[in-house]
Amino acid sequence: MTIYEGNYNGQGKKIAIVTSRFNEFITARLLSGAEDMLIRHGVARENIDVIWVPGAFEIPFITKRAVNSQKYDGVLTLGTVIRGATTHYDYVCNEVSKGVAQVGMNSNIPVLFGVLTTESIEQAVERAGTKAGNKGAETALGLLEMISLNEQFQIESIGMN
Ligand SMILES: Nc1c(NC[C@H](O)[C@H](O)[C@H](O)CO)[nH]c(=O)[nH]c1=O
Ligand SMILES: CC(=O)[C@@H](O)COP(=O)(O)O
Repeated sequence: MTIYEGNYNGQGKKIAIVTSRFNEFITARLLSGAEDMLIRHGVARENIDVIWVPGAFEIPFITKRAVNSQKYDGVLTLGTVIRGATTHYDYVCNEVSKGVAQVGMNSNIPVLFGVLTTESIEQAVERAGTKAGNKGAETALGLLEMISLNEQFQIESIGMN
């Protein structure tokens, strides 16, 4: 039986963080948590690029551009979508989640989804560094694990050529 699993070693890794500015009060804390997690696991500060977009709906487009640049070992997406008085929330959430997943499936590097989709501001605050943790930090750690796992398969595929 062969078990594949990734580690959290960020040394030498180049990361793009695509972050939406809408609800910046929350998203800035997701970004801070993600940056802290990456740096504490060995990613050099100069190897982290932060790319700001207006809102979550714009995340997939720029994430695709970041992937296609071939500059990065992985891409992290961060944002905060909070339900308002209309159904706009549902359309934004559906498209950003579907779009990020689609970019990831069509990519040779990991793309992780760190966009909060909450029913209230309180739920968002809880997930941005208070009693429900920091989803930016958690997703950043997952990205390092996926980069490591992805490299194991890239090495294997080279071996098969
Ligand atoms: N309501 C939220 C939005 N709405 C804006 C859209 O994401 C998009 O920027 C606009 O529709 C133009 O294309 N964005 C968030 O990130 N969070 C929200 O709560
Ligand atoms: C998630 C959204 O787009 C939302 O903030 C918009 O608010 P509203 O539905 O009240 O227009």
